Amino acid sequence: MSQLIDGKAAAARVLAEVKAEVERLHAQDVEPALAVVLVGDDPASHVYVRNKVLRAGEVGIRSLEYRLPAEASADEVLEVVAALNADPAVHGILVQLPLPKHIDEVRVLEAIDPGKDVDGFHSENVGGLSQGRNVLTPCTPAGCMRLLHDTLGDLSGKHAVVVGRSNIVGKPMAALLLAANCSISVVHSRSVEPEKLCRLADIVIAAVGRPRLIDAGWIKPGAVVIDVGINRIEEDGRSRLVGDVDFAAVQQVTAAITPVPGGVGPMTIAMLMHNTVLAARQQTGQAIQEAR
Ligand SMILES: Nc1nc(=O)c2c([nH]1)NC[C@@H]1CN(c3ccc(C(=O)N[C@@H](CCC(=O)O)C(=O)O)cc3)C=[N+]21
Ligand SMILES: [Mg+2]
Repeated sequence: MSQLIDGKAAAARVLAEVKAEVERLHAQDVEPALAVVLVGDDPASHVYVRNKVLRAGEVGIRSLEYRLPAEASADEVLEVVAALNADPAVHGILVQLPLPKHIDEVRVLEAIDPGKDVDGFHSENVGGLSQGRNVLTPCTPAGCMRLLHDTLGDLSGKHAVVVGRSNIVGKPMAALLLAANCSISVVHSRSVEPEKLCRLADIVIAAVGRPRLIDAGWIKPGAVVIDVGINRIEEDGRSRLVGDVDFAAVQQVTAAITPVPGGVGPMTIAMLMHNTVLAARQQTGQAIQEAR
């Protein structure tokens, strides 16, 4: 029988570590603080931001929300970022994506102080990740790595296939798996027979945003599958969340698999809190005790 990887439970363990670390920082008169910038009125973004603010409160991280209207100019967003960069009481800055189409996302992300870039999206952190430097790492891939280490222990020598090549998941995921001594393949929309490549994998990371794209034919029996996809679909007359993996079919052949919801999603938020504490420690000269 396939093991169900419980992302909520794993996230609770990470959050407990983060909470203990926040208490140590409070005792040293450091109050870790996360600023979340939300532009426009995308309902999904509002839900995500609300969840981030709630989790922050639970672990004692102070959170600040900056809401700008959908018509805000790039310069207005950049002004908010500049003020947060300059504020020593703010340790982490997250600009919720996607931004309205008229705003250049890269320009905004590059304006964030790399030391406060708790998403790990600034080119300095992206470069540092590929060089194996100890930098702030994107939350979703970092959460996937935690789940993999919890499930498999050492990943050395495993063949990992990443399905999808986005800047926020696929590419940093491949870099982290390589750093953990995996052999990696990245499968994408131009891959020839992606299912055949995927079937070679000991570890599959699905991050394409296509509901139930990956069925049992893509999976080697005994593989571990991490499903990053969060797709809202209409089915049987109601709205539901499904991953990029056809869970019912694929769990018949896997050694372990994450559900959606309750898998990678909660880990993403937990790793955001983890990054905020790392950033606060770095900015206040507190030594880093564990780097994982
Ligand atoms: N700058 C930036 N950083 C992000 O990290 C970022 C972003 N922008 N934009 C949107 C995506 C999406 N994202 C999620 C985080 C948690 C869940 C999550 O907790 N999901 C739960 C519940 C999902 C639900 O019920 O809607 C679950 O999977 O169990 C989902 C999605 C972070 N993102
Ligand atoms: Mg999930």
